[in-house]
Amino acid sequence: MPRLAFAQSFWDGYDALEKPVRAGVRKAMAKFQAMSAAELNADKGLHLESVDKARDPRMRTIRITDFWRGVVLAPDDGSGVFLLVHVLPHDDAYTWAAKRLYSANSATRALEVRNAVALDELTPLYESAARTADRLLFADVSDGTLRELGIDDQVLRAARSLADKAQLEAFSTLLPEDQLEVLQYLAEGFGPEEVYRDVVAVRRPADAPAEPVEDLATVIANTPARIRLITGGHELEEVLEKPFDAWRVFLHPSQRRVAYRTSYSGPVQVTGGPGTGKTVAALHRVKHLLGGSGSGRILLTTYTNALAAGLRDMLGLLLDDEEELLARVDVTTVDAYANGVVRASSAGVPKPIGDRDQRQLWAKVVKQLDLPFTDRFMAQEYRHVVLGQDIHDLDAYLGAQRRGRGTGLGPARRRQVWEGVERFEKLLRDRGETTYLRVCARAARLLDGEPAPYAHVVVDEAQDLHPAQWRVLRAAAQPGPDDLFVTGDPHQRIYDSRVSLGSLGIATAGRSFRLRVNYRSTEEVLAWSARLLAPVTVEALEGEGSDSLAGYRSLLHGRRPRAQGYPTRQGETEALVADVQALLAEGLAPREIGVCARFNLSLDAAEEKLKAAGVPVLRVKGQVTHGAEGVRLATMHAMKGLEFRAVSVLDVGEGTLPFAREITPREADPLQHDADLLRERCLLFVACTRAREALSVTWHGVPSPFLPPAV
Ligand SMILES: Nc1ncnc2c1ncn2[C@@H]1O[C@H](COP(=O)(O)OP(=O)(O)OP(=O)(O)O)[C@@H](O)[C@H]1O
Repeated sequence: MPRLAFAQSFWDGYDALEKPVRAGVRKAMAKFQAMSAAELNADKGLHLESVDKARDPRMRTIRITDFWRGVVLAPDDGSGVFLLVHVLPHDDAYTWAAKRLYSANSATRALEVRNAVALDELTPLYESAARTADRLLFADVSDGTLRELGIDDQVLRAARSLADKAQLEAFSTLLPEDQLEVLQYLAEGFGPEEVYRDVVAVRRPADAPAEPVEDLATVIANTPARIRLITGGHELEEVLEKPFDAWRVFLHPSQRRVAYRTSYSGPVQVTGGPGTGKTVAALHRVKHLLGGSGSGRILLTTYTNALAAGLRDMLGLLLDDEEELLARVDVTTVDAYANGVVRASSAGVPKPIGDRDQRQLWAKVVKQLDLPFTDRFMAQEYRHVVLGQDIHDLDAYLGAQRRGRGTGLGPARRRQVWEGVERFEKLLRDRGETTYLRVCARAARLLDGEPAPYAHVVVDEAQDLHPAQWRVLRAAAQPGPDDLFVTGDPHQRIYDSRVSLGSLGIATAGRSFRLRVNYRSTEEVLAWSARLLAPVTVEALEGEGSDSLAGYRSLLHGRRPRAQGYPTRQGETEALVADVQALLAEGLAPREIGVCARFNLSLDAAEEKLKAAGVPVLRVKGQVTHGAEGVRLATMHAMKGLEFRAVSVLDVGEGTLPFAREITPREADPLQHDADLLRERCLLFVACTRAREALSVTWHGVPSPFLPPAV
């Protein structure tokens, strides 16, 4: 019997097909599982036929319904695997199929597809323009190097005609996938060795023979990033019945490499810009660890409750809700986990209070002791120095290095601070209260020296964790192979945390990986959002050196983001309503639209106006209600973990971003001042990068200084 495989290009459109068409796909595919190749060729209902003037002689189409046809790549080498690549309306299917050519990449050995006809037509036009160009995009890379990276004749000729990155983008939908990625890396300035390591080696099978093998079955097996091979009888039903989530099946090779490496000798760090699939990689790592020989428990953790709830849902999907596996994983926030540890050890546990209550308490301390510091200064000193370094007594504080703090403190001043710290802690005790970071510090002490409860700890959104939280995680994981797997993006640091992972016993040197392909947003959304961070340098996740978004890109394209100011809030809100109505008229569902602002207050006016216009709305506070209809309204902080086809960011004016009250005055502490500004800037970056296709940024009055100059 022939075997069956599905290409990602098929899945991309499958969920959008109407029910009878999907039923037609299932019926046709079942025949591929039940009949021999000869029977398939003879079957009247299937109508398997070749395509006139096809570039690829293996192209066939099949009947799905009267109007729809499937495009199938049929083996001509006896390898017996049929690959369904598309389902399209009748005429489109023939046109699409006639132009496409499938081939095996000589370096990665994976199956790729190109629009061979369009390449042949376009290349000569670019070649004639290239003759007068000052510089060509790949002038510094020899033909030999390009060939070693898998570039073949037709692509080489096209590549040699390109003058800049914009032209490469224009070719992007025509070029074979792996070869395109090689060219994009080179165009970003990566050297051939790096490109070989990050694009070729991650795809090339370890046991690839020196000479490429061309049979379709082998090449398909070499392409797990884009092709799903059906192995069992029931698998077909299963994959076609359920809604398809590409992230569960088609990992980018760089995601697969980090998630499915058999074992790491110690902690692993995975970084990457927004939407590069870090969360997806973390979830697959959990799946991999569950599939190993050990039976140890796993802690999957993140920063907020809403994010943890999202992780729990996704893990259920990835593990097909298999109770036995899910029972081995605890999914929770670090704070909730730490609270549980403390509760388990003693009956009377103080109640953690939030930031605002802490600030009020600090104000009281400053007043009671008549300290020469502000409540903000005291709160920050306590957070970054005392709790950051886990300091318990005056002597330790007197000798502490106050890294990241911008004001020097002599011994006399330190004594005053310490007096304040003791008073703050006494007030907390008297009130039966504590703070989450203190709970974490206590949990870490309780765990220390005990056998670690988890074999593996997987951490998402790591950029926002405080050292006290890291100490809990370090103590919760049994030190050794595969103890910690950490994903995060320092460009999205929106809570005031600074860490040096190495100093906390989490050394990731030699086990650091980077993801660069964005799966969420269009290149237009990314490029616009990345400009928000262009003026600043961001400290690396592990706390050593800086990080950058070099090579960060998207394969998707769409409209350019819109940035627009209005004279009044009313004008801005009216424009938002018109925008949302236009998006709904385009066919977006209300829940596919997100509206966000720095403050809830700014969202109130929007909510009122949208409701008045008859648009359903839903305020997001903490967890998201699945299925409920309504345009989502959320603060920028609550946007983390969400994504929408269209995002409107409101009220990005001078007075709101940065929010003056959250910024330490420069004269009080220049370093903290810069850190506060960076955090607010990153918050805007996070909000904008939740948009998949459409982004609109608006303000009334004077625009925020964070907006790029051309706006
Ligand atoms: N291999 C993949 N195939 C298809 N979709 C993917 C893949 N990896 C990730 N995605 C999708 O891309 C989007 C972003 O993924 P994810 O949330 O894992 O990224 P992230 O790097 O954690 O993002 P952020 O840092 O912005 O929170 C999600 O919609 C996810 O389903």
